[in-house]
Amino acid sequence: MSQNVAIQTIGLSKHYGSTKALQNMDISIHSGELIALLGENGAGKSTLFQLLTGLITPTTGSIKIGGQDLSQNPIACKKQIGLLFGNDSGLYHRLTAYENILYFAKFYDVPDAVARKRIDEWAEQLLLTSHLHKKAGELSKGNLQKTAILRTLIHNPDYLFFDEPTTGLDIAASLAFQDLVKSLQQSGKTILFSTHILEEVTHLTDKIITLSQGKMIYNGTIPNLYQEFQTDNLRDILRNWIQGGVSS
Ligand SMILES: Nc1ncnc2c1ncn2[C@@H]1O[C@H](COP(=O)(O)OP(=O)(O)OP(=O)(O)O)[C@@H](O)[C@H]1O
Repeated sequence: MSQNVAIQTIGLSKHYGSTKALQNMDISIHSGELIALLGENGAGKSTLFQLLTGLITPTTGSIKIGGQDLSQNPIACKKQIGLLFGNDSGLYHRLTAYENILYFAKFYDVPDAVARKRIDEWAEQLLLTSHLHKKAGELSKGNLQKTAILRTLIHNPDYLFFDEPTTGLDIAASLAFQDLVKSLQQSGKTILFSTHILEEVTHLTDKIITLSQGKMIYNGTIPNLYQEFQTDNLRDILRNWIQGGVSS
């Protein structure tokens, strides 16, 4: 594996009974890359995130994170990973937003003073400061999502996986999140995020991986895709892929 390959999968598949959620996926993501993961509902995006973060085990294939095999070194790999799930914040509703994030910081052995400094800085950036001391159960959906974003970042992981990160965020918070993602990439993080919002993709990156029906159908840059399809309408290309199906 080349030195700067940060995330690598070889022959990765996940089957649920007869459902082939992911099929034979070979992916190499280089250190410092910011990649958008696209695909229709049920394409396999969340399954890929769950596999890459060790939440579920593959049916076949292997995963390397930072050069280490995830199945052989799960603890070392997981310490370097941050995962945000779009539909389940996983926060404790009786604790405040602040307490929730601090709890995770302790879990990852982040010194208290460091954690507090990070929370203050990122909460301000994401416009969450005035809600930090509310119980998670009493937060709006968007503020819950912002809290989950901070929790994902609190141990300063090198590899970040965001599954539909701007779900529930208002326009200002979405833009603030996009700025945060860009600054994280500039600081050297490797980031894979899924979204159904194409403006978000083109604003953040020109690199995409597209899944359809559990298969990877494109891995490359948007300019190359435009050249291949002789159009610069990403929406049309994706719609045609989804409507046309994928040959097996
Ligand atoms: N725990 C599970 N048990 C059975 N089938 C599952 C399970 N998790 C996912 N699947 C199936 O695997 C396929 C891929 O689902 P996945 O959630 O990865 O899609 P997705 O691309 O994230 O979709 P969306 O955009 O709707 O979030 C779907 O057919 C789904 O029904």
